[in-house]
Amino acid sequence: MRALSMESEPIFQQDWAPRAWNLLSKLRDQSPLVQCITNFVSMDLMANTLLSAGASPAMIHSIEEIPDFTPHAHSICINVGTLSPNWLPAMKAAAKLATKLGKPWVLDPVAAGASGFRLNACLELVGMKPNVIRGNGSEIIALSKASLGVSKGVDSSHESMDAMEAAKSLAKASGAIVAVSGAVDIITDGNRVVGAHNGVPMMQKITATGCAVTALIAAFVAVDPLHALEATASALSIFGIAGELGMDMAKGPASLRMHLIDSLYGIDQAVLLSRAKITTL
Ligand SMILES: Nc1ncnc2c1ncn2[C@@H]1O[C@H](COP(=O)(O)OP(=O)(O)O)[C@@H](O)[C@H]1O
Ligand SMILES: Cc1ncsc1CCOP(=O)(O)O
Ligand SMILES: [Mg+2]
Repeated sequence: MRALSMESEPIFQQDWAPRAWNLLSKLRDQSPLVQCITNFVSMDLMANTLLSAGASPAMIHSIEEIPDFTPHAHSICINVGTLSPNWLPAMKAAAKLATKLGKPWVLDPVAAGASGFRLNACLELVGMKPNVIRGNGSEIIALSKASLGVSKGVDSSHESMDAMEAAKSLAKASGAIVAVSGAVDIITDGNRVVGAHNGVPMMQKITATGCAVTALIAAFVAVDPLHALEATASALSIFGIAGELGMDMAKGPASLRMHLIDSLYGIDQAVLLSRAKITTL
């Protein structure tokens, strides 16, 4: 068995970058419509990230519009960042309809461990079968343990690697692909674990980069819904590459934000193939 896995691993690793390029090309060709029910802080960066990648964002969150609009979306991104009781029914309605229609949807459990209301809302949404859950280390640990955390709020007090076991157990329990962002982004279905090693630390100094990459994951899953783990790893690696390219031109967080968006728009095959770092962990 060991000989088999040692033989197959390099082939698996070599496949990642071309696969990520193939998915980005598909995304640019198909321009999937991504419905985003997201927090006020993230709306601008999220929409611009989706547009620069080639997708079509729509920040449509009113419960009255879900029956008409959600069936047209190719995927849905649900983010609880600025949660209040009157938003939760729309999130649940969109999640329920997406699941019924077989449309992929992705959950961002922002600050899941910050309050009982937020944690319970996230747990209810997890029970509604998201295809992917993407959070930072502290969020995935809180969700996996279903307990409030010693939390800084929306920022993580944990490294992504600290959340490895939590991510695996959440993936097994929920049936979702679970992604933990950080210096190394971890992506797991509960058995396979993949690491995306792109990105720069300064990305943490721009608000809503986590929210934006979750929406990017939704766009990638829209073009390859049957391979959500591969789509998620590709999105995280490509967003990280955009951060790396952007950092070469940036003077600080504000200019990185601008250059990251420009770089995501301009990523070509040669750059992606030479920079993507996705490995089995
Ligand atoms: N130390 C780091 N080095 C490189 N990239 C990072 C680092 N920390 C976060 N990132 C990247 O920044 C983006 C946002 O991640 P993160 O800050 O963990 O999310 P959140 O904003 O939800 O807390 C992700 O694309 C992630 O890969
Ligand atoms: C600052 C803040 N407060 C509520 S939501 C939000 C944005 C969080 O964005 P991210 O999770 O990407 O850091
Ligand atoms: Mg976040």
